Amino acid sequence: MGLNVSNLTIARGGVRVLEGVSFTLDPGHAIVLRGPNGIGKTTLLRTVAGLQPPVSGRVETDPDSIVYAGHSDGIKATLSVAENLQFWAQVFGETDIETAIAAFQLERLVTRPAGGLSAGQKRRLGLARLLVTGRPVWILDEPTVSLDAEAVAMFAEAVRAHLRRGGSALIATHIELGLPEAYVLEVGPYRAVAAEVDDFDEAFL
Ligand SMILES: Nc1ncnc2c1ncn2[C@@H]1O[C@H](COP(=O)(O)OP(=O)(O)OP(=O)(O)O)[C@@H](O)[C@H]1O
Repeated sequence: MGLNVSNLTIARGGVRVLEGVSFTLDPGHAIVLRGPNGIGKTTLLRTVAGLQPPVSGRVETDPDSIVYAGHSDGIKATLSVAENLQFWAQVFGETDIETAIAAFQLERLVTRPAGGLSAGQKRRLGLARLLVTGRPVWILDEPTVSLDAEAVAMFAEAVRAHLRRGGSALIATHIELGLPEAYVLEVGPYRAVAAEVDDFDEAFL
């Protein structure tokens, strides 16, 4: 299961940010989105994940194939690391949390309340959550924020294993992930030319 995006125009706060974006994400492949701050990468990811509607164009995919991980980790602070993963596994009808624990080296943290983890440990838990969903299409916004070099390498290996299983990934990042097999999509050329405001008055507020 992959994604097909055709001629997509997207807006944020009534302002068009990107237009005419087209790409295909096939099973077993990863695409890295690049572009300067504020160009519209988050907006594009949210639109592709079905969290907001496009202005025009199409996103073809099975919505049940997608898992989106944005800036907030979605971690339950009072639950332990293992309980967080069990919770998410249950939500997605899965049972295996051991693969996720091993992939992000969380073994020594499993009984710790998630609220007490460091920023990087929380991020590792947030990423481990992807593995317990069993979903094939990962849509990730800045997944490596707060991660040290070792954890970035863990993440890259988790993505690689996911691709080997026939999964796919669409990732917005400013850093070098160490995933040379990923296709890099520069979104700069898709910047909306006339950043049209849908509601005229809004432009002056
Ligand atoms: N409520 C809003 N009203 C108007 N513009 C907004 C609103 N929210 C965000 N924007 C603008 O929309 C544009 C696209 O934002 P987006 O978060 O998609 O960019 P990005 O490429 O992900 O940036 P970064 O690399 O900094 O994460 C930005 O210029 C931002 O300032």
